[in-house]
Amino acid sequence: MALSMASPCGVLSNEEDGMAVFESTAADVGGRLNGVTLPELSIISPGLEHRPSMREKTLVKPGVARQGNGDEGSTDRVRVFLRIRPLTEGEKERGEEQGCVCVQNEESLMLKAPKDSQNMKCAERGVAQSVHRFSFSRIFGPETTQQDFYESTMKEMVRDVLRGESRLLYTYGVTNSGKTYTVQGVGREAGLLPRALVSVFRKLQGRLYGAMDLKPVLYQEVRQLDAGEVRAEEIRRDSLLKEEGGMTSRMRDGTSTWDSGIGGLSITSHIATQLEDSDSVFLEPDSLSHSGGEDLEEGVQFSVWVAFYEIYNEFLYDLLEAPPSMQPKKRATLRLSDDKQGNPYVKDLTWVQVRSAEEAWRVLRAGRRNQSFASTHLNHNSSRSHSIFSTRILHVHPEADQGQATRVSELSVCDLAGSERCKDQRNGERMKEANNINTSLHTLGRCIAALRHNQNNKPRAPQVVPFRDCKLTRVLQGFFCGRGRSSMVVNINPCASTYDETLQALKFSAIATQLVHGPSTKTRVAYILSLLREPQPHSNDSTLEEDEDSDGEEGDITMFDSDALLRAIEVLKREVQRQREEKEVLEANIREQVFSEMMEVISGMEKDFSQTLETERALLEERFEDKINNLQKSLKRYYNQEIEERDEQIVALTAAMEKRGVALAEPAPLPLFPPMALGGVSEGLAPRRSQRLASTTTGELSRVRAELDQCRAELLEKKQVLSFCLPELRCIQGQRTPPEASDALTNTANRKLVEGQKNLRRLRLDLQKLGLNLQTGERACCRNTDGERLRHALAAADGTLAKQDQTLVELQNGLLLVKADLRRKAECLAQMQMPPSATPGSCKKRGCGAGAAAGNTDNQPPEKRPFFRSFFPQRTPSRNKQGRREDQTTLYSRTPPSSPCPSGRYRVTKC
Ligand SMILES: Nc1ncnc2c1ncn2[C@@H]1O[C@H](COP(=O)(O)OP(=O)(O)OP(=O)(O)O)[C@@H](O)[C@H]1O
Repeated sequence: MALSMASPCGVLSNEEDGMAVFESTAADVGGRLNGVTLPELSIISPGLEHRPSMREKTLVKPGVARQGNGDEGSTDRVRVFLRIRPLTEGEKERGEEQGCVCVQNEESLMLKAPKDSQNMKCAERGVAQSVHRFSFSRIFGPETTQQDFYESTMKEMVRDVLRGESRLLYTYGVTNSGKTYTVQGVGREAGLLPRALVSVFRKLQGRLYGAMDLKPVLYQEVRQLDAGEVRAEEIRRDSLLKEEGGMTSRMRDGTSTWDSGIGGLSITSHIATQLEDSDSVFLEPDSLSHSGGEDLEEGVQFSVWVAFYEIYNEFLYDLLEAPPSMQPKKRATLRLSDDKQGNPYVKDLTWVQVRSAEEAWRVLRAGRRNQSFASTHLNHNSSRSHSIFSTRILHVHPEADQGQATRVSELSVCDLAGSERCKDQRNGERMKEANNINTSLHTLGRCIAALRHNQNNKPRAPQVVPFRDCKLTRVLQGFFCGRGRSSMVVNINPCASTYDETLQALKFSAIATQLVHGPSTKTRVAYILSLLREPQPHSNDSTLEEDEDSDGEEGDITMFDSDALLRAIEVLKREVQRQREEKEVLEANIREQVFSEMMEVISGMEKDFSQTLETERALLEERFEDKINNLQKSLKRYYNQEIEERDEQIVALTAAMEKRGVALAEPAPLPLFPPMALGGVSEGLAPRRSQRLASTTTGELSRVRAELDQCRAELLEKKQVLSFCLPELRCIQGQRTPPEASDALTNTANRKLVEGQKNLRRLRLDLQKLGLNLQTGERACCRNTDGERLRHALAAADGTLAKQDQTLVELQNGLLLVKADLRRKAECLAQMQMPPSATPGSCKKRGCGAGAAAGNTDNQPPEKRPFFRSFFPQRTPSRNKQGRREDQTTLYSRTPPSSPCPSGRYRVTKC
């Protein structure tokens, strides 16, 4: 039971053997099967006949463009032929014959995926079909001869070209599938091109235009050459043919190789040998017997010009530019230009006039020597470029005005390079070539798909045909846009190993079979007729009737009367206007689409950028936070360590001071930074910079600290002395009221005492300040930030100490005065207490005699001794050998400021 399920991209049906078959159908790119997206580009249904639109029906009358084989119903379709090459013995031995290509009938082909193919793997996963059916205009099996193939494909095209039409035949297929074999042939098996050339010249026998003064230029125009240009053309042709002939004879000797000048490709002698084999075009005697020139227009002569160029890595190269031996290593590239009507043409392309098939073949061979071939893993002689051989035929009316009566028709044969998997290429250059080949073939596919879309959806949502996306499609554009017709030959090989590529090629070609030709130049008459037939608001019915009856499609435009032509012009104007508006709408739509797409892309990019920025910012923040934390930690650790070291040093110094400083007996200088106190810096190792810096400041500090301690001790002592003195003085004051004469002295002593007390208070305050300064200095030292500040602090501390020293000196002076005063008072008291009879020597009990006054302390009671001694605890004057008074100094005494003693009698010792 036939189970057929229409899908957007194909038809599934059950074959006799119950296997699901995927019939390729016309569908857009990325069609879906059972909800699964299939990778097909666009494919066709053989069962779906093309339904011509109303417009097509009106434009072309049945039979106008009918071509070859009488295949009714498909006359306007682009013809796509399939040719299957036979397997070689080597391929058979490698097990390439797995029956994956089955010809069902003349038009239908079935592909069954071999077990190791990618397609089979996809089928097993349920995302693709393993069996595909394709249909073509005609399928040619491996047994087809070159002659048969020519008869069925190109013969018709040659006839059309001689009638004034333009035709293109291009071969498409994977590499090593027989494209070049089909176009050029090998040895006695001449291909389509030599056969076509022979056919052309046979038909043109006796009708050739002998002069060389008309030359094809631009897209399809003719230029009249002057005598000089004609001469130049002749020289060029002769040298090309001569060089080619010479090359051929050298080739017969066998060993030459030469560089093609591109990418180091070498054309090796085996290719030359191959060309040698096809030196002559071998044609069966009767193959073109019935192709006479009876179809040719009366009175017209023909001039045949040929050109040969290739598209290699997206560059155009003239293969006839110069004879191979004269070529520079690096060939010049050709440019593509547009003529005034916007038709693309190859600028500065070499066109050579040929007068026979033999000459044309020799030109072809000369060009072939420049072509880019290389050995690949699949084909030892693989075409690495798309090559195009163009034959332009000038239809010359000798009697008419030159230029006006000359028409140009063209037959182009394009041997496309084979599509292939880039990953199979191990050589970088081959990979690049494969990439370019695949890209241009893909663009060709897109153009064909867009054309088909526009033909099927006219005029709702037309697509832009991307002809401009690559050189190949630009060169071939005219043949797809109504200025000619194209036929496609799909070559496949039945090897199982290239099944997946073959499947893709067939899918691509399947789209082309759906294409409909646009109105050709020849059908202009029919087109005008169809325009006149369209219901016109002010049309003349009788004229229309007349036109409809007339079979004018094949006639000349002069068959119309002027009214009809004027009406046609009106219609054409309206048509132009309509098309212009259509194009404007299309352009606006495209602009809008492009704009919105661009905006989407830009906003997407913006979003991406902002996200990236955000992420980067967060990352940077995190990184820098980490760095700051690390820095903080290490600084904290460093300063803690430093503080600990300082503390240790202070403790050590304090201990050392306690041990040594108190004794006051010429202590040995303390080691300021014993090795162990320097944060564990071991002996022999240089101290750190901070430690060196600290050592200087700490030395200073220690000195200041020591001096401070010394001052403190002195002050303490003096305080004790004072506290000891004061009650005694008060007691003395309370016991006796001194005589009037002594009041002044007592008052002076009191005042001095008060001053001394004041001085003491000031001293205490100064000490506090000094302590603060020291702390500041220590802190500054610990932070290790500002040595200058520390020096200032130390200088300030020095100043304070100097002041204190001065105060001390004053205090001492004051005390000495008090002492002297007290002594006088004591004498006074003694005198007052002594009875008039008493002698000065009897005052022993009190110890206030003259001896005491003389300072003999030995006679004083023991408890009084500290009182007097305490005034000069470390400065007991002694006499030197000369009897001069000398002050004893201690190590810790400081030099007071050099101010004179207030009294002038006492001097503080300087050390
Ligand atoms: N119909 C055929 N009959 C016999 N031999 C064939 C046929 N088609 C191709 N061959 C042979 O197959 C080989 C490959 O063919 P060819 O070089 O034409 O492939 P190609 O498609 O042009 O490859 P490429 O794209 O790599 O240039 C050649 O040796 C050719 O002679």
